[in-house]
Amino acid sequence: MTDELFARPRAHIAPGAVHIPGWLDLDAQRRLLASCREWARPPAGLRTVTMPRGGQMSVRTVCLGWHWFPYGYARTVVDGDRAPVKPFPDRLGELAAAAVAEAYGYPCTDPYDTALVNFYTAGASMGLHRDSDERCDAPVVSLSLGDTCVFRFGNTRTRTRPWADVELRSGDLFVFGGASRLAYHGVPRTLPGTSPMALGLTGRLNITLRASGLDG
Ligand SMILES: O=C(O)CCC(=O)C(=O)O
Ligand SMILES: [Fe+2]
Repeated sequence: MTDELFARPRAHIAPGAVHIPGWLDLDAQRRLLASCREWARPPAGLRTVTMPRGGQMSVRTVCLGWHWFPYGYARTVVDGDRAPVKPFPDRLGELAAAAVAEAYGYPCTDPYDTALVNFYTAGASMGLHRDSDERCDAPVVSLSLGDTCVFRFGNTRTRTRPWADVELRSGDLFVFGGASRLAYHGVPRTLPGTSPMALGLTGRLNITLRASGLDG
């Protein structure tokens, strides 16, 4: 747990959507951050995603296991330097399994095989969207490092209300599966300067772990 004055309780945000504050201790956060810095290096490193209509995402991204592009998965950076995507480390698969067990109280048997690492500098945001490019309904596991953000968790039908705004801080875990697997969600803003001093990260990193359901 991080050193909070008041412990933040775990919360069920919607059916199948669970927020577990302070799941990663500082050591685990540091190790993940060090790995993210390695993964961000070229080839197949951190990149800016261009959307089909030409707009650029303000968040920069690096993928492991499978390369996500709008809207699909590939084994190479088809919308970038065309390099093979970096492998998905076993350790992230173990982390995903532990996260699902923590959130739901039972294990998930689907093999996690892809990670999306999102890097938010001050002013970056992510619009409401659904994670719908996977062919597997295993829960999405989301880990946050650095600056706090407002994570907007909506409903499965529309991009409009009802939604819940949840503060995700460094070390927090958020899992969404079951009835919430295809809920709209996004990050309207981060709170620059809120990253824990001891972590040594300016900005916010989000690591999203998924089971793609794709072969080979
Ligand atoms: O940064 C976050 O917390 C959310 C990221 C996300 O929704 C995604 O990568 O699909
Ligand atoms: Fe998402």
